Amino acid sequence: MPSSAGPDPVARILLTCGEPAGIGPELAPLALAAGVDFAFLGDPRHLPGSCAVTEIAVPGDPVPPGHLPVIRHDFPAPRVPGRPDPANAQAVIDVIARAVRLVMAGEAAALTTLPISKQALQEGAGFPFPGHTEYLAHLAGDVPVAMMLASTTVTPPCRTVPATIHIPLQDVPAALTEGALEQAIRLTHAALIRDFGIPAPRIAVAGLNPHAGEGGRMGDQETAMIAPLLDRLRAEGLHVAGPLPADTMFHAPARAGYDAAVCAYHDQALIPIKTLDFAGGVNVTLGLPFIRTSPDHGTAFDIAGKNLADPSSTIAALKMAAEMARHRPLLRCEHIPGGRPLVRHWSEDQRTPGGSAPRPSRDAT
Ligand SMILES: NC(=O)C1=CN([C@@H]2O[C@H](COP(=O)(O)OP(=O)(O)OC[C@H]3O[C@@H](n4cnc5c(N)ncnc54)[C@H](O)[C@@H]3O)[C@@H](O)[C@H]2O)C=CC1
Ligand SMILES: NCC(=O)COP(=O)(O)O
Repeated sequence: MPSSAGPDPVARILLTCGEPAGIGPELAPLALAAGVDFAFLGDPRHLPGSCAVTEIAVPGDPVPPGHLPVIRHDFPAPRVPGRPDPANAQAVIDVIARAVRLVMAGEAAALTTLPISKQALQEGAGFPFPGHTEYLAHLAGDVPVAMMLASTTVTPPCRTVPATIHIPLQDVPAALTEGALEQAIRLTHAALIRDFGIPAPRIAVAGLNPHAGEGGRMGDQETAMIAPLLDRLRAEGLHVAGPLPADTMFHAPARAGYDAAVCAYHDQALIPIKTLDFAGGVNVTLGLPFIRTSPDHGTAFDIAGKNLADPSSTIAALKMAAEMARHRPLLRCEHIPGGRPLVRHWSEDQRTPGGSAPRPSRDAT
């Protein structure tokens, strides 16, 4: 919780405002009650009038108990719930970039993003990315990333990673290359170890076609590409099962057999998790040099301004980011172009794998 006692500056999470016309500005004050220490980056004039706000200069600045810490980012237009204003589109994008700079400078422990409208950003500011995932990858130096959706309230957990993300369904077969699938599997494997504390991850890989191709009778991607890839990864020692028929791999007994499912395309991956745990689902970007989580839902324009927004997924995203931050080393200053020495250097080998690492103290300089 933010407190006047002065929280650990590195422990605070940065929450970006997302699309102001969506439910994001309503979710931030509701999430305060969950007790996760976060600061809101956005325009305080977009927040509900009932929200007690203290403006701060950097994420770690102290605020009175019960106040929402806000790093001010002025938007050109007011919030009109349900109606995104093209004049605000560039500011939504700028907030994300500003947050990444702060997190990469070690000023905050992690980034949690409130939803954006891809359409509003593309129409209002020519945003060239399909979503946060690809934009964050770009801001981090064009690093390879994957999108994981992770449940937090169901057992066995449901974690899914689409190997292709925001593309038309008709383009999926061509985009589902061996390289794309292998990258998604490797990023998932690394993240399960690093951020989910699973030392020997078990990954299930879905087929593309009905019945995983039925031996080549309903499509050949499974026999021609997916099965040979999985054989190669198994020979390396990875626990990968598949290619599995997607229709029968998400019920509870099936999920008990793996830690994450790598899927062929967006809806194959997102329908099971959003059906099982819409309120507790968290979107995590794998592969970034910093932690990024997000609620699993979108801008919900249909309920914006109506006091109907459920903060559960945002709270789950903030809690997951905080938990991951406890297990990760802080960013090293030398990785930050122009970064100033805010944090002590902290080498990977000092970290306790899958467990809590002692948090290094801040440099006085
Ligand atoms: N991370 C992000 O920035 C994401 C952005 N989006 C964007 O959001 C926009 C709208 O997407 P939709 O497909 O309509 O999905 P949506 O998740 O915004 O809404 C789907 C349905 O769920 C309801 N809903 C969503 N979140 C809720 C909450 N917290 N409490 C209560 N009800 C909730 C909505 O009212 C709506 O009926 C699109 O532009 C999409 O690109 C979608 C998903 C993630
Ligand atoms: N359907 C999930 C989604 O749209 C999340 O996208 P991103 O903005 O987190 O890349």
